Amino acid sequence: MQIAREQLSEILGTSIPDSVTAVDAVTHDSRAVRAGGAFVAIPGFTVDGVTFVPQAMANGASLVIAERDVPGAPTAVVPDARVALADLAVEVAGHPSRELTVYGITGTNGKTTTSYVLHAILSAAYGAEHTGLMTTAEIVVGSEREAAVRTTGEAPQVQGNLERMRAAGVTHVVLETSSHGIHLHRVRGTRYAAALFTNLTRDHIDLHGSMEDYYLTKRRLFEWTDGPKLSNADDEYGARLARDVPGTLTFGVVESADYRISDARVEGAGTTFTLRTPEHGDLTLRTPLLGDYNVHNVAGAAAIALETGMDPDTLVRAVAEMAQVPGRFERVPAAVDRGFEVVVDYAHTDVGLELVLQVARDVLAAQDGDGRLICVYGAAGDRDPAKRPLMGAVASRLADVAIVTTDDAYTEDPQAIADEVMAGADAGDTTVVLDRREAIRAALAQARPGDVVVVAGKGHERVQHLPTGDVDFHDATVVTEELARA
Ligand SMILES: CC(=O)N[C@H]1[C@@H](OP(=O)(O)OP(=O)(O)OC[C@H]2O[C@@H](n3ccc(=O)[nH]c3=O)[C@H](O)[C@@H]2O)O[C@H](CO)[C@@H](O)[C@@H]1O[C@H](C)C(=O)N[C@@H](C)C(=O)N[C@H](CCC(=O)O)C(=O)O
Ligand SMILES: Nc1ncnc2c1ncn2[C@@H]1O[C@H](COP(=O)(O)OP(=O)(O)OP(=O)(O)O)[C@@H](O)[C@H]1O
Repeated sequence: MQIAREQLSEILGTSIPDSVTAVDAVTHDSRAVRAGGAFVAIPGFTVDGVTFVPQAMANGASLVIAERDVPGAPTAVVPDARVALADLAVEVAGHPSRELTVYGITGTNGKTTTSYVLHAILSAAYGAEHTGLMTTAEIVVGSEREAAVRTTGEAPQVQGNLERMRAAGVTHVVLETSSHGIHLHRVRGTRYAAALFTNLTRDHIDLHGSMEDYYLTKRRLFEWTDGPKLSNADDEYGARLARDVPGTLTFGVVESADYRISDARVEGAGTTFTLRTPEHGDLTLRTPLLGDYNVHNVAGAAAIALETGMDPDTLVRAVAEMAQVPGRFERVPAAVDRGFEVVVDYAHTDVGLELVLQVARDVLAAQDGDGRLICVYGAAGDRDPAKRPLMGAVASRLADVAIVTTDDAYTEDPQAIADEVMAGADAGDTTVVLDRREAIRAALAQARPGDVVVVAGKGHERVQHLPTGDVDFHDATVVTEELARA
């Protein structure tokens, strides 16, 4: 949408140089500027966006928006460039969220999974072509799916995707909303129809400074939302949120929860539990998802769907029939015919690995047989080397057979990373197979009926970063290919 000079001045609250008549696009990235668009120079964490003004001008920027005057460029000076970026992005996109029902999902863990569950429920109710999803893993517009770059993109991406959805006839959108997204104004100006909080644990303190600030940042989403608000009563901060923001309902196992979870159990190839609801009595929900935490994720998504008017029968059916969540304890269908399970999971820290292997152990325990746990994993390069031996120790403790392989090694030598992992592992049950495909092949070759194979580290990702360059690699696809070859 074209924004004329007077309107620009009003939106940005500042004067606009005489040479500018209108802009029809806005970006914070000089490389993405096109003729007639505005470039917002963000003082970044690493570099000042003003550095890129010459490139933006060379690409045809008609206006520069910055926190100080940039000599030689038509500049609008604003107090906060990120706020200006968001305000202008919303206008350029034509306020798409006003015509959409946007569900915001926030919290430290479980955002992506909860978003997928809710998206499945909304798709069952309103038709897949009328639903949209923006998550860490994917952006889904009706039947089109594409890989995501960020959990919550910068404002032009968020607004651009909402506008794309609106134009494609989407009516209901799930927007995974990170604390970075809120803090850095990436979702500013978005009208949220409903909001859900999963939990809050120590994370991103580098950005927020303290847990208190981290919490208050997440809470802002609830202050913006007029419609239904749901929070996890079993989480300390979730319970506080429900006290702090009037009208917030809760879900959880505690007796006082408005949507109360009980009787959760692993059953067949999934999990079953009872959800006591304020208006529809007790619902029995069966989900193909495994893991205790997924009971909360499904319960939260179900509660917010009911609060926004979902029919309970549609909800129960949608939850039972939903597809796997990409890279979150994702069970590869091709393995089921062989009588064993192969699970792909994004766990890439010792804590994450422990959690996923424990869920796999619970699955084996529920089978009550002599199935073994086989784990393929590795540690990333160029970051956090301290976790490497810890990952080795966790895998040796919980898996019966472990294969150390290459994750995203970036610039580091994969053998050197594997050696550090092996320093914590038990050499008796662990082998090293550096080539990731060969490691998966070796694990599948050993799998017998009743076993669970966990391929950890990369989840939904489709590229492996190696010192020799990036290669296409998607664990679930490679597992499927290797099963077909065997
Ligand atoms: C910590 C953080 O959020 N950083 C974000 C921040 O980076 P920055 O301030 O360092 O940017 P910078 O590199 O200094 O560049 C400054 C400006 O110059 C621009 N630039 C840069 C190069 C160029 O050639 N031309 C140009 O115009 C950049 O677009 C930017 O606007 O602004 C950039 C663009 O505006 C973001 O891409 C970048 O995300 C980085 C890559 C990132 O990794 N963010 C993660 C931590 C993040 O946001 N994660 C959350 C999920 C967290 C979770 O829940 O786990 C998410 O929502 O994805
Ligand atoms: N409700 C939950 N409580 C605690 N841990 C959870 C919960 N849901 C998922 N997890 C754990 O966190 C991991 C990531 O889950 P998910 O991707 O849904 O979370 P997220 O908040 O979206 O994180 P990210 O944005 O990094 O993907 C899961 O593999 C699981 O180990």
